[in-house]
Amino acid sequence: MDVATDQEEKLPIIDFSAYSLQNDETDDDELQRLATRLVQAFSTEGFVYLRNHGIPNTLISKTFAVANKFFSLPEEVKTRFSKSQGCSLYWVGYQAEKVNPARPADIKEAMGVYRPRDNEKPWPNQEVPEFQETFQEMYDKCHLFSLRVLELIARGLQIQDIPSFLAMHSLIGSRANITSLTTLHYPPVPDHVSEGQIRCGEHSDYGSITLLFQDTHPGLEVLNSHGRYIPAPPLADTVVVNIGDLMQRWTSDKIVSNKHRVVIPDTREHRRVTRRSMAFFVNPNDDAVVTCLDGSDKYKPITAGEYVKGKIMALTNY
Ligand SMILES: O=C(O)CCC(=O)C(=O)O
Ligand SMILES: [Fe+2]
Repeated sequence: MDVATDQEEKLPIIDFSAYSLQNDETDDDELQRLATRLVQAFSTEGFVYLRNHGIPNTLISKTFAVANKFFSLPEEVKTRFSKSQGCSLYWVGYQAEKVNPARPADIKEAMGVYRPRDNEKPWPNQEVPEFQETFQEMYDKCHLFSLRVLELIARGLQIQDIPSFLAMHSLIGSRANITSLTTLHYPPVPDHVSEGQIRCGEHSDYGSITLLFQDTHPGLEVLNSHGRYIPAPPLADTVVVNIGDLMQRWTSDKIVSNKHRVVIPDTREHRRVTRRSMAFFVNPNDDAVVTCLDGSDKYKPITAGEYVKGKIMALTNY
């Protein structure tokens, strides 16, 4: 598939000030307009950039910096936090997963936090001071922001019972919900890579919605409604929000979960540097039964935990 160069093919940028986290006084008409605009964009491209989201830039930078310190730790320390250890965070080593099974392993390392306040297992606070505190703060902001986006999606779709829809996300941050704040670390691209190997293979996200923060380095591409991969470069002061597979199914394909990937940059300058991104993967509670919201039987009811965990397990089983 060729990459579009057409200037027209850009992802929508929407001003979210009407429901920014900094905004306590909301106006109903403004919210309705924003909801309609969001759903329109999610129905076609499945991806939007939101400006004026209200998550402080200083917190975003701090979380990137803390994650960076974690990624710099020796392998034997990071291994203590690998998925199999059952911690409230998880580490996935360099080239240890492929999100597109048809490609070689992704040229990346990842670390995510599921339960920022669960202290049953240790945190890397000794090795990285402020680790848990920073991830708690960022997780909380992403959590609050996601609920605002979900509420507007429900409004824009004219869902009758919005409180029940939101309640299906009520356990974010606990053992009964697998929403995660995941940091991605793409080290400099080695001189020799396998044929077809890229930084992150083509995939769609699995759950409800994803918030994505990028550093300043390009590489993300999104399959647009014309069937072409278009660049989704980092834009200062924005967050990218996209729809996941489960949300598409829930809405009987009214809003769409589009494929995306992270390619190897064209220029040597960009290949030589580490690229960082951070995703908040929002999922409904594990036991939430996802049934088509329009009352149709297009898809059979399925529990969110069964659906999403099945996809996550498949990632490293190769
Ligand atoms: O790094 C990025 O910009 C995107 C990563 C991504 O799509 C994912 O981890 O699901
Ligand atoms: Fe993704």
